Amino acid sequence: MTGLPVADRAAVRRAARDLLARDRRAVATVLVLHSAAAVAGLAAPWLLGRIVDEVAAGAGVAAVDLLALAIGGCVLAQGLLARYAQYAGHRFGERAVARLREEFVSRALDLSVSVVERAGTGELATRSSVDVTTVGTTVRDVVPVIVIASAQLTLLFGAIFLLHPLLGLVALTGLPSIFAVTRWYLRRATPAYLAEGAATAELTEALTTTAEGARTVETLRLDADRIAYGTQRIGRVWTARRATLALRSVFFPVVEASYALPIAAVLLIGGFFLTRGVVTLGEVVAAALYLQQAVDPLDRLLQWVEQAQRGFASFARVLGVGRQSEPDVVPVTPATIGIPQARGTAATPSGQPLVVRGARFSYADGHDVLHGIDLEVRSGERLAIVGPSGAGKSTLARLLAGIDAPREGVVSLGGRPITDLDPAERRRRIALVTQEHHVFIGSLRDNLAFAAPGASDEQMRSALVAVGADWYADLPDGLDTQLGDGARELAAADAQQLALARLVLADPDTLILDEATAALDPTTARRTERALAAVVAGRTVIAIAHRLNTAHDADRVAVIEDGRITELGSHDDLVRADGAYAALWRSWHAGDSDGHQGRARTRK
Ligand SMILES: Nc1ncnc2c1ncn2[C@@H]1O[C@H](COP(=O)(O)OP(=O)(O)OP(=O)(O)O)[C@@H](O)[C@H]1O
Repeated sequence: MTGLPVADRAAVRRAARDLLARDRRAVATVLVLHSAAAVAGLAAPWLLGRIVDEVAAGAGVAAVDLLALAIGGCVLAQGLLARYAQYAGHRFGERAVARLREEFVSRALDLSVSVVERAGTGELATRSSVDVTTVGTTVRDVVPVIVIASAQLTLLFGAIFLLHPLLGLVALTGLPSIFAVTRWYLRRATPAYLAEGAATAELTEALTTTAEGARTVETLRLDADRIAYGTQRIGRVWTARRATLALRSVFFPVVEASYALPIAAVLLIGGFFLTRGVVTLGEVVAAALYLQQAVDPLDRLLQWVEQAQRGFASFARVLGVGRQSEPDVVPVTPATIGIPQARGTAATPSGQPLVVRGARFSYADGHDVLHGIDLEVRSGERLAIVGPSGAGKSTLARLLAGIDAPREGVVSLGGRPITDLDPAERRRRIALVTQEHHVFIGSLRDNLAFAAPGASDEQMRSALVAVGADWYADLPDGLDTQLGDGARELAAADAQQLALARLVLADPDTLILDEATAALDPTTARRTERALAAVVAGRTVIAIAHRLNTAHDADRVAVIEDGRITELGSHDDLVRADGAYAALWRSWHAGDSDGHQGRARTRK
């Protein structure tokens, strides 16, 4: 299984910039409001410093009252500005998250089936749930906190420099140790906390299984074993927790000391400058208060920086979806293997043959399951593919539909390799119908509209009639009937017919039916096949047939055995040739006349 790709750091940075650029006004508003709030916050310590200086200079109560009133005004302004800044920040965050989710869904829907299969649905599910949520939390909650805290810190330290550059330099003494210890901690924290989580999960699992299997433990006298097992797990948790505790016991004391250090330094060195008349008492007091104020944003910044790192990693995984949406295209051109090349890049006109030349294919395990298939399906032809189970029929169907690309050789439509066709165009031209169908939660109309968004109710009804979906007549609300979990659930056969009706609406040139009617009981299947036969007139149809009547009605039959086409011709020719197909036919026919339809695919 190959996981989905992950975007590199440059791509994540670009996407983050793009996210901000698309809502420039909102971002500017948030920044301006937060900066204004931070500036209002700066005024209070400065005014307090002024009070100290005024009192030292012998100023009266009136002057102090005025300054105190100004402090009150600033605190009020800061509160109001911060409130609106947060409101604007969250609105921006919600919009950005909504946009991210929409884009993620559209990229995920564009993924080709083979990419999702290779990656595993769990991988996509994790990215669409855990990762998208982590990015959402980061954008909505963490980024604003980091932006605000950074702005506040810049302004606070800037203000100390403005008070006096020497005080500014002294104020910076705590930063190097904070920076160094944070780097040290972050590098070790993620793996350590992951290990702690895993060890705790193992311990929980050990304890619950022992409790659940208490009777078995007692009967088999496994007490000592289980106790030893549990003790070993407790030992692992203990070791893991000691490791995280060791990290915290370095990180927090260093950070706490780094907060106190510059305040002490400003008071000490500021006091020295004061005695030399370089700074005033008010300036020293204001600088110390600014540093005290800086503790809160610094704390928030450190607290969220780890979450921001996690958000960055999740963003890379979210952006990775869709970076490799198509099957690997094999570097073989039709010209190199003698297929006439279509001119230009215009859509391939219908009526063109679907040609397979020298196709070899292997799944992830590396051994070939198709060994050089050559096949030309003429436009409008009905070709049946039969063969024993595991012979490679479904694999060939996937190649013909362009879901997978051959490892060697080429599959082309009208002279163009189908993996070169635009995916949407390819899906419109060639449809693969398998036994797996999904009924989406929604109305019957919604379920049909996926295939043809512009289809009228009348067209939808005729599509249902065409595939023999008699159950439609019993639906209480017709096309508005709600389907899916919790509403009306369709039986497997009905869901199959719904899928066929979608196909009628999608109107592709070429239909590849991979045991499409297999889930239907024989009577329904025959009825559906008849209905389908009427619908498919004029189209190229490739049917993987396990009921040999499909092969009997086809123009030609291809027999696949062990990844090779061993017979190809009309039903009559192949029966006359008395080979593998003739044997299958005789055996199936005998089964059919007994009233038990044989399944050609199961006979080797
Ligand atoms: N996803 C997969 N990964 C690895 N091997 C696979 C995969 N799908 C099919 N195969 C193998 O490829 C070979 C051809 O399988 P395929 O499903 O194409 O045969 P089939 O003729 O359609 O069989 P059936 O009639 O039972 O569906 C088999 O050996 C099968 O085990």
